[in-house]
Amino acid sequence: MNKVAVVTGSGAGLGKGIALQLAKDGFKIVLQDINEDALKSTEEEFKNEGYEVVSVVGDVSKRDKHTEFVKTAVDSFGQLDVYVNNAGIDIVAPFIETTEEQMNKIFAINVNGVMFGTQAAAKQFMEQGSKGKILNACSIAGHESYEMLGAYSATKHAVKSLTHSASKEFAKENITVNAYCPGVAKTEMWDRIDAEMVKYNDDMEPGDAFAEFSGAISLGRYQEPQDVANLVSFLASDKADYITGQAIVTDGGLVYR
Ligand SMILES: NC(=O)c1ccc[n+]([C@@H]2O[C@H](COP(=O)([O-])OP(=O)(O)OC[C@H]3O[C@@H](n4cnc5c(N)ncnc54)[C@H](O)[C@@H]3O)[C@@H](O)[C@H]2O)c1
Ligand SMILES: CC(=O)[C@H](C)O
Repeated sequence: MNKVAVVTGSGAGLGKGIALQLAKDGFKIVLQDINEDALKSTEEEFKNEGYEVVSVVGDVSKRDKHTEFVKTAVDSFGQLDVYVNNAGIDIVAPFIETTEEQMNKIFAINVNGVMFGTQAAAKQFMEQGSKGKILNACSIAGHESYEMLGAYSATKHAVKSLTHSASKEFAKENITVNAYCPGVAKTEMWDRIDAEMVKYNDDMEPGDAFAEFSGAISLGRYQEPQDVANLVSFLASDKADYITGQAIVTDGGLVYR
């Protein structure tokens, strides 16, 4: 296979797992992250495994950066086939205390980042005259809205909406746009969410918030990055050619939609 994928926020966490699975599937990979140290060490790991990979540092909330990420793919590997808007951040705060700064920051990264990544990828697919796949990180919080995660949940609902609109506009170009909606995965994001939720609740010990959320999963275990990567791998493949505009939940049975 000679296909090329960009995965944003792939220095660590779910993005790294997704990039690794796509590399195993045969994609040439552009790793992307704001954290240069994590990015470089992940790039090295991939190269040691023999995967064809390059990396590019940047902030997904900046529109021009996505043009650069796409250009990196084209300059390095000749084309773009799949663009995964994975990077995202969390904010844990009571609704009444959530600040203007927090709202602007989380919307800039989680929502504007997806908008700009989708625009840059779609432009490239149209220039190539090829089909293309755009995959956006949504969440169970894009289907259900959580206490203490009001701002975050709103961003993930917005990602679902952007996925729907983009899929309708780009269908005639043979560009599909879908979202993957993870449940509760033990990445650094959940380490932070747990620590913050515990801070706001005197009755909670570290680990309690994560235990409470993951304890409700029907399949009886929390999510691994590989569980998310398996869904993204399918959505990035030709087998998903007839699927567009969907926000598909992978959560072990937690939010039933
Ligand atoms: N962990 C979960 O349980 C969970 C559940 C549902 C959805 N998600 C979503 O999946 C995605 C990945 O989550 P994760 O758990 O791996 O998070 P994480 O915080 O563990 O990792 C996110 C990665 O994105 C990078 N990043 C952050 N801001 C960035 C920016 N502005 N530009 C570029 N890179 C940036 C970070 O440096 C980090 O490497 C996010 O969009 C998140 O909202 C996660
Ligand atoms: C972090 C996330 O999206 C869910 C709530 O686990």
